Amino acid sequence: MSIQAKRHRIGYALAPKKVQSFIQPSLISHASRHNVDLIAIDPSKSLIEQGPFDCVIHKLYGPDWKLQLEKFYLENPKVPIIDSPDSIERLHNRISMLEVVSRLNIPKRSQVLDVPKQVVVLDSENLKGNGVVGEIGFPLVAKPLVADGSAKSHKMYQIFDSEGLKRLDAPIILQDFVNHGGVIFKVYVAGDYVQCVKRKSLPDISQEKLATLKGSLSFSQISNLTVRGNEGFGDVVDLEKVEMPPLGFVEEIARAMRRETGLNLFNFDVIRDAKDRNRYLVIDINYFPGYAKMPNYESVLTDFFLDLVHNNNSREMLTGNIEDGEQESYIGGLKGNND
Ligand SMILES: O=P(O)(O)O[C@@H]1[C@@H](OP(=O)(O)O)[C@H](OP(=O)(O)O)[C@H](O)[C@H](OP(=O)(O)O)[C@H]1OP(=O)(O)O
Ligand SMILES: Nc1ncnc2c1ncn2[C@@H]1O[C@H](COP(=O)(O)OP(=O)(O)O)[C@@H](O)[C@H]1O
Ligand SMILES: [Mg+2]
Ligand SMILES: [Mg+2]
Repeated sequence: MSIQAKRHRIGYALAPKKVQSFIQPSLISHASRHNVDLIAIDPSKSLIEQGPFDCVIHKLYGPDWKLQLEKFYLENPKVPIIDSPDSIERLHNRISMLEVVSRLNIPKRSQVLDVPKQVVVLDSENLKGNGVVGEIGFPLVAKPLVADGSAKSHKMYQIFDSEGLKRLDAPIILQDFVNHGGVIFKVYVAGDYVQCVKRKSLPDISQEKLATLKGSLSFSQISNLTVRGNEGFGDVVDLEKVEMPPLGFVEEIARAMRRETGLNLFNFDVIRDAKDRNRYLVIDINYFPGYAKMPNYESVLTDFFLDLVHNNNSREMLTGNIEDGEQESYIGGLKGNND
């Protein structure tokens, strides 16, 4: 008689585009070989009736979905929901997103962590003069305040002068454009796991170059473009020659961000100041990013699922910074310390 190993059911609720990119055959088969079954959740049907699940992962928004998760949690308080909608929501606004960084508690070391100077403009009238730019100065990057995953929320502008401000619509963030050698570092986090990769970015703008630039230039998801795709933005760097940030530093940031946000699945974009190689700036934090682009994503994510189902009692992992004595809960109560 053969003894069958217990199989673990991970329910996933994702938009069709995300299913296509994340639920690759290679992930399904790797997970399956490790007794993990990935089960599609139909958000238009009752979540409770689609179970049982050992864990639910999701990247869907809106009050209906939130209500489904709350009901599911009340019936299944022991099943981890990755992650809490309230914690995720904090990343949907580019001001509250970067406030996370200023709250991080990172041991002192030679590398310094910062965020670019930025202002939020809530009224388009204020974009008519350049008074709003204040000490940020030009060039700057204009980003939609909302970062909800829509194509619109990724549409950005490099602004070279006050003329360039006029085409913008509020609510928008004006952020210091920091020269960073044309490379960003994307740090992927999946529970305890941290991986940093290099991607190409916007090239530096010298003061001489700035004098020749007028108005603005729009761009979107520059790090996903092909090498030929960022023509018009200047030289392409040789990524292979670029030195990575110290891994220990990146891991400390990731750990601190997990504690601060209570999130398990996210990545963040870091740039290194071209004027000071010890100064790093976080410019973006994304919930449940495109993990399939990360080397070994199949084993990283499968290990994460196995950790979840095996260490269901691992309070540190799931509840981040919940204080002792507080009720353990995976949803609603799991908010990070953004009070
Ligand atoms: O689609 P992908 O694979 O490029 O992943 C996107 C991410 O790319 P990355 O893994 O960081 O290179 C992307 O990261 P960036 O914003 O490009 O830094 C976002 O996480 C995006 O999600 P959303 O549209 O902001 O909700 C992610 O898109 P979704 O598929 O989650 O919508
Ligand atoms: N403050 C900045 N200074 C220089 N480049 C920036 C800055 N902010 C963003 N970028 C560039 O713009 C890209 C998109 O900005 P980001 O905030 O990551 O938006 P998204 O959420 O669409 O990825 C970054 O990957 C980087 O190349
Ligand atoms: Mg980004
Ligand atoms: Mg983003």
